[in-house]
Amino acid sequence: MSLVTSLTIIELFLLTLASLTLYTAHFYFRYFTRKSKVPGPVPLPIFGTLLYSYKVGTFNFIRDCYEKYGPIFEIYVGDNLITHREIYLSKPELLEKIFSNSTKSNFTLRNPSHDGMDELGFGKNGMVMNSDVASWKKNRMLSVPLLMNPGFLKNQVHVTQEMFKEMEICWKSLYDDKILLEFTSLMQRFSLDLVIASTLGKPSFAVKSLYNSLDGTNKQNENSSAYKSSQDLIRQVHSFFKSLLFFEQPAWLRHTLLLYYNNYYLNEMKSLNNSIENDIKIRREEIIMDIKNGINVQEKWRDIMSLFLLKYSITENQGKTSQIQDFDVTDDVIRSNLTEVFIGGADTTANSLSFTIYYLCKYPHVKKRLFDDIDVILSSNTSRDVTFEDIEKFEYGEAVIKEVNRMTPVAPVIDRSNVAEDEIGGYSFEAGTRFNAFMAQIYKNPEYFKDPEEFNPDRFMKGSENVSHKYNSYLPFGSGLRVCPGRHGAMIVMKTFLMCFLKTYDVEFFDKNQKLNVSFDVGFHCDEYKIAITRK
Ligand code: HEM
Repeated sequence: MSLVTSLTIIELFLLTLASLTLYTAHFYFRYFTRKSKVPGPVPLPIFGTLLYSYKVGTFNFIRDCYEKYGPIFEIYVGDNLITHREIYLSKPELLEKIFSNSTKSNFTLRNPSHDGMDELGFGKNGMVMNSDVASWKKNRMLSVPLLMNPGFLKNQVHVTQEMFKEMEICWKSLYDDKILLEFTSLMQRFSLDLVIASTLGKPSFAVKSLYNSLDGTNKQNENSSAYKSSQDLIRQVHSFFKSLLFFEQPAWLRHTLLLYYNNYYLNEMKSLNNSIENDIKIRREEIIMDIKNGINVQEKWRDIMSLFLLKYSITENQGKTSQIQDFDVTDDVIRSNLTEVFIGGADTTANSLSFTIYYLCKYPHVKKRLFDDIDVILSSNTSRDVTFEDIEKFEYGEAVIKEVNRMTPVAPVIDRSNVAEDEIGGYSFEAGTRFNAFMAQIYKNPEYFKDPEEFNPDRFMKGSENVSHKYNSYLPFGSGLRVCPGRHGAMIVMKTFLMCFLKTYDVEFFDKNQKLNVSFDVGFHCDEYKIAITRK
């Protein structure tokens, strides 16, 4: 008979009570004797400071902590039974080390190593979640030149514009003069189509399938194998997004009570990996065939997958992987870097655009100025295609996007962790401490932005005195060694979208009292809202 079954209920109860008491004593002993006593609310065992945010919401709780404890404070986040502390930094001066560009910096990690990310296949691969510094550096070396490639960036104008035109066809088939749209979920689909096209160089039908469900516009496509495999891909990418949060849970929970979901997500991930690796093999063959036929492959293939193959994989010994500084650029490596773009690019772009259109409906004078600017840039010929040169001239459009990202940043906090003990703000922190740059708080601080609650895109126009010139005070794409490698592409895509949209359409709230509803997990998400658009 096992020890547990031979115990009476009272003995079991006493044993549990004793364990909890010991755990609590140990928890508070560690808490009160911790090395650097950063101010912050006293945590509870097991739950950390999680329960304090229950009523007000996580973001308001963090903001209240800033008000109460000042620019450096700590909270305890419960990874269920294991609590860890997170240090919030809310002054540009405190961010110098974590956003340092020095290769000797101790702040090269986003998060310390986590078994969930390892199980999902991201802990030692790619960039965003990679907690193996040597491997992360090599992956950055591979990906950054491609994401910054001028040909790729220029082509983003074309890809975005073509995608916009396809969406317009769906609109035309459904409505006549006034078009009603639930904008946020449309932008989620639009960004997914865009990110799949830019990464894999193939169509997906997330926007079209939305309209199919409304009126059957493209029903004939539904039976095609491209449509079906696109629907699978879209589902797998969605599961992948959800699994990123799910795999933050501790292994003991995922492998017991949540085992069904654990296996479901792993299977979906495996299917996504297989599908992308299959695409890589097919594309390699296509490119090799094009080279043999004397086709200019640099002109023809502009998506990131093809750029990877052309730069690192297809050599004179066609089909063999090349060596980059002792790093085998295998299909596995290419695939994990492509998936990064889904994580980094889809949700961020969708939310940023949803927030932008919200602010334009709310501030018609800003919208009017954008209409006028676009008219000047296109010399009143709004039926012609938008070019890369037009996008470069669209300074006010960029200022609007920047101001939107200051008012409601897609990345209100940016996380980092240290590989070795280091000091910040007079406190010493052991390796593996988690830090959050609290950018949303800095953006609303009058010390850095004059009249911070005022929506004023002019503050981002060249020469404006309104913009903060304080180093590290405005970082919508992060900074330092882990700065967003998709930042130029993202800005081009968003400006192109704005120009394509506003050159043809006027946009207003469906409900003129529409509030901006925002939810917060790792970033700010724009909740659903309806707009009405009319041809100008
Ligand atoms: C509005 C759009 C976007 C915003 C606001 C945004 C913002 C950010 C931020 C704040 C970070 C963290 C930077 C840091 O830790 O210092 C980041 C990282 C990253 N972003 Fe973006 N991003 C956007 C679009 C994109 C796009 C389109 C791509 C890909 C083409 C992308 C790929 C990545 C990757 C791979 C990382 C991780 C870099 C690393 O850890 O080394 N992002 N992004």
